[in-house]
Amino acid sequence: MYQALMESYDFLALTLANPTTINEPISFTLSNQTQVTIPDTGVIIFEPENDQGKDIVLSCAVHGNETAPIEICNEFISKILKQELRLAQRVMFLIGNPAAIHHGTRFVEENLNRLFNGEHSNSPGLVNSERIRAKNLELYVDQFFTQRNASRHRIHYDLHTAIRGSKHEKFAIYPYRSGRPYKAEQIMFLAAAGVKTILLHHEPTTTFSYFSSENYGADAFTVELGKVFPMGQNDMTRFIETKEMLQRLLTGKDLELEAYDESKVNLYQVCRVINKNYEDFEFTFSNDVENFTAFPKGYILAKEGGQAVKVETEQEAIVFPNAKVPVGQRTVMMLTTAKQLLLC
Ligand SMILES: O=C(O)CCC(=O)N[C@@H](CCC(=O)O)C(=O)O
Ligand SMILES: [Zn+2]
Repeated sequence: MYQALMESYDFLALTLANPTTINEPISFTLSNQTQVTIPDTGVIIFEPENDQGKDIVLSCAVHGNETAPIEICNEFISKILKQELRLAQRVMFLIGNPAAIHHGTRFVEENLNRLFNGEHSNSPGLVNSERIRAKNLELYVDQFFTQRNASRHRIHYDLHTAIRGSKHEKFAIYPYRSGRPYKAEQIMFLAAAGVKTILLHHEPTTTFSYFSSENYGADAFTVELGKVFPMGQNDMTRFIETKEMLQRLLTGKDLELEAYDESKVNLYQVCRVINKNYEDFEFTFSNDVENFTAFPKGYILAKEGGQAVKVETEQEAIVFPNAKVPVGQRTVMMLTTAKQLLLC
């Protein structure tokens, strides 16, 4: 397996050839003294001999059909293995759901990004590949962050693409902070990476980014990099800024961030999440209505169980509308404009 990787430099191919497990963990050192560890399928850790104090997790394919982030991560992994890119920080890449990549679907049995923060174990007796993977991914994140001092700067960018088109092509979800201030430097980093729209979540969730933020104090975000396309059909020129900023982060190059300026970003507050209560839930708007489309108070967004689901405040914008989710899960996130932020 080591030989195959160092001949092809293609970690994604290796992962897809072993979608559920690998025979045994792999560990080796590159000639530039970077330690490489592969403890499980889709998990690769790079530790340079000397680092500048950041522990960075970059995850992709938590949804198997969201391919652009997979291509971006695989390209970074390949460059590190070829020693074309010299790391200045510890980094762990996670290819979240290899089986779902094979299927070309968001998930195989259950949405992996609804199973973190312990949710994988909240239904005793219910076992499936996503529940096992969520538990294991939590373990790898825990080991990666806690192997070193808690005072180090912990970062987790969970990279996704969205099902429908968006008025703001790239955006990030800032997980619920429970009174902790938002980080101005992180918002400006994302803006420099082309992610100029930030959604502030209003409550704890079972997403991967919330897990890292809440349990390890990581600067963690779900980052949406555009619309979903099949593997190989992504226009990679749309990710130049994102890749440049991630590369600077990994290599310790000056980030050259601008001072915080609210006019440079679009800030939205998640005001509520509308869950599905009945099987017959359906939206009143079509599939080509973009994320961030706003609707006025009283507008009927959806119908279910003979009832209308209406916009409650003066104006609310939609993001991630999806009626094809199991009963009990989120069908859409509703947004208002964010008020003055508590920043640090
Ligand atoms: O486009 C869509 O409908 C879904 C895109 C996606 O996978 N979004 C994440 C957001 C996670 C978060 O709220 O932090 C998800 O739904 O898991
Ligand atoms: Zn996703």
